[in-house]
Amino acid sequence: MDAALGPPAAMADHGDDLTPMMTQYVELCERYDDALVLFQMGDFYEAFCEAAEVVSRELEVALTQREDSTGTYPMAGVPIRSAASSVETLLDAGYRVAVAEQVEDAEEATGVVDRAVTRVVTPGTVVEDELLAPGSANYVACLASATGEGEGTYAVAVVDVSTGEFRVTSADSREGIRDELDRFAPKEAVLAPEFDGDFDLDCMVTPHDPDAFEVEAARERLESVASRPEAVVENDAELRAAGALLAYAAHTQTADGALDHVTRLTRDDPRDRLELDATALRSLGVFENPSGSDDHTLLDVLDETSCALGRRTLVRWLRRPLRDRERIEARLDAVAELTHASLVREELRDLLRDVYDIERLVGTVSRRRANARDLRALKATLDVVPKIRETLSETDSALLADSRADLDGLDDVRGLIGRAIREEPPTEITEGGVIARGFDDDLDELRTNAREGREWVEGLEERERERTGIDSLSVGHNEVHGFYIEVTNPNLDAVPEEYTRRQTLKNSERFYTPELKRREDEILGASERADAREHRLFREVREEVAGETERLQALADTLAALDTLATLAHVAVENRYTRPELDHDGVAIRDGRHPVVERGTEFVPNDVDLREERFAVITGPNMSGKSTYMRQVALIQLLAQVGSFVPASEAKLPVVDRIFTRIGASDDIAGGESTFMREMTELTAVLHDATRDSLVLLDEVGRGTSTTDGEAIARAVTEFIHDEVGATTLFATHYHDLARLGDELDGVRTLHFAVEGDPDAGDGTGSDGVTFLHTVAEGSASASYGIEVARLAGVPESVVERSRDLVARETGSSEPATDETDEPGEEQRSAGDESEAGDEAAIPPEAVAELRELRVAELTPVEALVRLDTLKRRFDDQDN
Ligand SMILES: Nc1ncnc2c1ncn2[C@@H]1O[C@H](COP(=O)(O)OP(=O)(O)OP(=O)(O)O)[C@@H](O)[C@H]1O
Repeated sequence: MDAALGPPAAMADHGDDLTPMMTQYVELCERYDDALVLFQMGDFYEAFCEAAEVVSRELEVALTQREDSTGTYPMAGVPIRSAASSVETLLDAGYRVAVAEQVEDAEEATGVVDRAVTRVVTPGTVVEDELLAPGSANYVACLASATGEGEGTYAVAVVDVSTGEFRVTSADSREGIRDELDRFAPKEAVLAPEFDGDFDLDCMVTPHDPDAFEVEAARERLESVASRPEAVVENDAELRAAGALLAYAAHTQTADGALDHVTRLTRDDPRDRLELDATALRSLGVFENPSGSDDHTLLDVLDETSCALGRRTLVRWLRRPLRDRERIEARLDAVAELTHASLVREELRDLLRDVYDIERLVGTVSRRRANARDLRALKATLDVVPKIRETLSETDSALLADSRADLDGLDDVRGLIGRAIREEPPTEITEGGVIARGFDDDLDELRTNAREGREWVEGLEERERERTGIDSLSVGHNEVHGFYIEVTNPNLDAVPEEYTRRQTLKNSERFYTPELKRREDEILGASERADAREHRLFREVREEVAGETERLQALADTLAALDTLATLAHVAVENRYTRPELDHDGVAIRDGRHPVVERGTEFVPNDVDLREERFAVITGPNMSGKSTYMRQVALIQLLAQVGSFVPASEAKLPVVDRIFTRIGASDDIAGGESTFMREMTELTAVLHDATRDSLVLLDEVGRGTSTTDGEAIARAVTEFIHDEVGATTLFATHYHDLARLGDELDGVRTLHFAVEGDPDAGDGTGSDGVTFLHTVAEGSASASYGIEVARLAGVPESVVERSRDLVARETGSSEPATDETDEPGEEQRSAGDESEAGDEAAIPPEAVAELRELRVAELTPVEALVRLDTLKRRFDDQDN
């Protein structure tokens, strides 16, 4: 265990001899032994011993010492006002942080001030706005399995403590639940004891009290969100995961009412949605592109949301596209209506820009951390609601009409905040200036008294000058002595009797009068009481708002859905998307485009028709557009099931149950057994789980092994999917033999990517005739395009010719490298025509030897390219 966590040995050794304050520290370290304890001392958070070393190192603050009767301890601290960024740094460094605050007024305390941990900040339970990304959910997840008869069932629950979103779902295998978990991309995960930490996760893994996973304890815990937890969850695994997670959330949020906004547990039924595992999400570039960044992604293209609520919902919809056609059509109807009603759409989007993140605001209110500005922000959002309702008044589609009917503007709450809170209040809620005039008579009276008192004092100087005849008499105020009347020394004779001396200065004396004193006390008392009363009134208002949490959450849901629908409509109009038809048995897309690649390129649209033949083998040279084509089919299908329009001029689609992708291995040229093993494991999952209703994308399956094996595997996979599974499948391959399957199997068609021009026209000057058209066409591509690509990449002409020669020898034939199909009877090119091979003398002898030994048939295309590249380097080196 990290020595910075738990009670420091150096202190614990002193047992009862420790000072009371250090005893408190050690006890808190003991209780929160998985977190680094930050211990409030006045205006600082301090850490001691090993924890101090961590704080000093990570936060770059001085390591000092604290000395007491028992010894000298290393100490390091950070000012409370910069705590948020310090906590963030510690979280980034992999620590959880327990914030121990003084929970008693230092002046009122007898003995040592009482301290308690008010928050345990962990990556998955952060609630501070500064530490949260605005439009993204921040989940902590919990994994558990079923006990007893449900064995073999696994569940994952997630909660976003900042918004109160709380979900649970299950799967019937470890892999399945792993996929679920990856889909949520949690920042932190709590594992049930039975996993014994053996899930290899990307996020922080937190051990948690095994008792919380007991079925009974979990059920009791869930009663705060569901009166009969069993009615919401499907099995014990879900009960344990959700219950233990709520217990963990409570462990981190110790303030009263801190979880009041976690009001409901939503169960996601896996059968309700289109399944997309993490591999599919990644290879399709939904949330992150292959290089791991979040630009050039589908989300990036779609995210034209107006508010954070909408963005989070858009992400949720993309993560969980629907399978229920009625629900999809309902979304599509709404999007369609908004694409036509451009005024309504733009007005709606405009209004939604004024909507604050009320989901998080509700969380802040229920943690009793909301200040007056937060409440005003809430009111600003509520002010927009009637306008949104008005904007939607003419809409017909069911979702929009229902949203309009559901929109509860919480007029009571809005009225209350409007009456109670000033328009531009300060952030501090204890120092007055928060409650509006007219809201509370007592407060107004106190304020009037204070004001009158101040006015009386303001007029005092004038009155006293007149009364005493001392023109230089002045009235002032200072922190120490309060109000005073100042008279310069030459005028002291004229000072009236009732003046009492308060202070003597070099050239003057300061006095007060009984009336001035009385007024002063009155002003002070009234202001203090007014501030205190304001604070109390504010808390009452906040309490009242907190009581409306569920209505506010319902409003947030409706606004979020409206924003997402308006966004999808906006994106559809901007990018010329069309409404997909989802009542078909197979996929037929006209002029389909890749929503991300089409940005910033002259994109060539392509058709796809997989109705008669549901399996397409796609050939074509590298870089011709095979992967893009396959991905665009999957993305169009995904978008359709999200309820979005799609980039095509027409899309007739089925509703699919799952999208499988095995793409992208081309970036991984490491080869070797482990890659091949992984490829085969993934393939097993596809063959095992795919159904007739699935969409399967396979890219160069089998390439991790020798050509013979690879080709055999690819063929067997094709036959299996074709004969047994019947899934709609796109299979990109370099194995030309596979293309022949199109003739052998009824349900397989062969497509290829065309290349324009005659590669033989290349004269080595760089003006080769080959251009990628990115157009898909019937039939298979010529096998020698790989070599043409090598030529385009700059491999010397002589090597290119030699490669062509070798291919011809290996295959026993030589094909012209044109984009014609492999029709029999094509003119054969004479093999080994050395006269075109250029200056053979320029080839280093060892390269010739290497070429002669090359067993082309046993190389994968990428390996062949790598070998060509090595050869090219030899030439370059020789030339230099
Ligand atoms: N329809 C298209 N219109 C315009 N550009 C396209 C199109 N399809 C693909 N491209 C561009 O061509 C490049 C290569 O595409 P892609 O990666 O799909 O080829 P590939 O045949 O799968 O190649 P490899 O076999 O090497 O994986 C991409 O960078 C893309 O920008």
